Amino acid sequence: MNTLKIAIQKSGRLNEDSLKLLKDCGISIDNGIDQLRVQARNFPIEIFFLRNSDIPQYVKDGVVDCAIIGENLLIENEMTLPIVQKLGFSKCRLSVAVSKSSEINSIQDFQNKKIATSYPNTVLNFFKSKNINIEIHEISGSVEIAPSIGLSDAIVDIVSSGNTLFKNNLKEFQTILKSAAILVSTPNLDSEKSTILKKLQFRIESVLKARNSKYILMNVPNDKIDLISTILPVLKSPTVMPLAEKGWSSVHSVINEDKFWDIIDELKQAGAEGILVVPIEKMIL
Ligand SMILES: Nc1ncnc2c1ncn2[C@@H]1O[C@H](COP(=O)(O)OP(=O)(O)OP(=O)(O)O)[C@@H](O)[C@H]1O
Ligand SMILES: O=P(O)(O)OC[C@H]1O[C@H](OP(=O)(O)OP(=O)(O)O)[C@H](O)[C@@H]1O
Ligand SMILES: [Mg+2]
Repeated sequence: MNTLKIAIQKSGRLNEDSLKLLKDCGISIDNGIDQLRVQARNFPIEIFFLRNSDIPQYVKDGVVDCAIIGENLLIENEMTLPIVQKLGFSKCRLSVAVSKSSEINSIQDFQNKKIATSYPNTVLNFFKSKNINIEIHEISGSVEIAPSIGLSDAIVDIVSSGNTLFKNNLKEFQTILKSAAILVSTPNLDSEKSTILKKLQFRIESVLKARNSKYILMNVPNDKIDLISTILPVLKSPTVMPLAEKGWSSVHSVINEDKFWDIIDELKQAGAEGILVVPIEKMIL
């Protein structure tokens, strides 16, 4: 049978979450240390462990069929590969930052300034769109150190918690783009590989939906069931089962992680008691 080749980052920010996602999809991989290519034991997929920056070109050239990368990398490489799925992890932003004591206060102040970055195309396009001429100093890592050692007037780099900026006496000036991990593919997959990719996508969707949802159980006085039901954003309608104690029921439903605490507060106010919240492993709708 045909095998789908997927590239993931060998080491770095995306490696662990990408492997976890495949594992949560029920795909077993026995990857020994330094093994760069591994066939999954129970799914027709072969995993290639590559440098993040090399991955888009491998996908474009069809050396691999699909890959997990940060969306920012696709933008930097100006590639229009099909985005199969947004994966939700590795959320970050690409931002312009300047020294806390910098005299740069407006976008015009960047005129003819030197900017250190690992993402030269994105930076050039951003300042070009503002009609501002800048000089790029390209470095592949530890970008935040550049202003303090006199290499540049400002930087553009990935920001997540903001800790690295803070520790290097920098302040965020402006966000250029937001990014998260995505699954991309080559444009022309044969039908057998497309079928495998669809199967993988189906599994990923159920894993991601489950990660974002919680199963909730609570005890409710029977005269409050209708009110409680209006608070629960249910898949169909909540499951209601009678308790041994007369006049009470157990109500079960699924709620979205984002709205979690608001809904819990509303449920308590509406008379729900003994609320239990449990994780969901997979969610197939
Ligand atoms: N601090 C962060 N928080 C969240 N996501 C991040 C962070 N830093 C980077 N990323 C995301 O992870 C991707 C990989 O970043 P990482 O720094 O691990 O690799 P790299 O140094 O760019 O590449 P290589 O694998 O070629 O060494 C980035 O393109 C970005 O999308
Ligand atoms: O806002 P924060 O949470 O501090 O994250 C931002 C830092 O994370 C990334 O570097 P990484 O740690 O991946 O190191 P690298 O330079 O080796 O890629 C990025 O290049 C920033 O330096
Ligand atoms: Mg990095």
